[in-house]
Amino acid sequence: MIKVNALTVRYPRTATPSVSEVFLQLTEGVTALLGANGAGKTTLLRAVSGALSPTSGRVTIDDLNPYARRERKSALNRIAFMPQTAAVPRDLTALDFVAYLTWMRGKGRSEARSQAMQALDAVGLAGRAEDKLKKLSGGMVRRVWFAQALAAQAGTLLLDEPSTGLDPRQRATMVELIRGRAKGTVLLSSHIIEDVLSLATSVVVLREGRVVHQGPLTSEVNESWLLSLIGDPEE
Ligand SMILES: Nc1ncnc2c1ncn2[C@@H]1O[C@H](COP(=O)(O)OP(=O)(O)OP(=O)(O)O)[C@@H](O)[C@H]1O
Repeated sequence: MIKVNALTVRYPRTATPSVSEVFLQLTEGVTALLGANGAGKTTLLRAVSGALSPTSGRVTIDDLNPYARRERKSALNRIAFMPQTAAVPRDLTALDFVAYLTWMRGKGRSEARSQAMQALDAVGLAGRAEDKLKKLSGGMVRRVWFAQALAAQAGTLLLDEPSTGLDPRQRATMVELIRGRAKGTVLLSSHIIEDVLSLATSVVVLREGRVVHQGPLTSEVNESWLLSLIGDPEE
């Protein structure tokens, strides 16, 4: 279970926090994190992923604190993160890239390679595993990033705008891939309400770094209501 307790993150040399006093408890299912540009979605995901130390408050993953030296490794083994934007080493093959990131998590070389291959197969890229990343389309590279999260075989996936920039077919593929993981815990940020409504079991709406709504995705939750909660992007 992921617990976020009074989490506040303020970047250096900024006047206001990007995430303020957020409380969350995530168990099984897909939780969608919604919010306008600049609402704090990436900041919150990065803080939960162990990549961005909270200014105050606490994150725990199965009661382990990713920011406590002795607990960090065990905590991070339980989560996998798909970043929104990140450069890839263009001259590595998809398989080498995913296997390398899996190896970095402490797996043996051959285990990392076989988990990487399974994950690439799961995202429909087995046939492109030996291709260099520079030869893959943007949508395929998003799927490679998803594959590296799957290859970690972690109980929790943190996905930062997994479908953004994909064409409708690739988006549908991504939605199905995520749906296939719904038995675990998934926290994903998205701007695509249609995908959220079809996928999520619960929804959290951020506005200027604060949670303005949190709850299950019931039949009363619809697009126009969510849009009104999300509001306008920050100036
Ligand atoms: N490295 C940083 N240094 C200073 N401020 C930052 C940094 N990263 C983000 N911010 C600020 O924090 C706020 C939240 O940004 P964040 O990227 O978390 O929002 P977001 O909801 O993910 O936005 P988007 O939908 O555009 O990806 C914004 O005001 C942004 O300008």
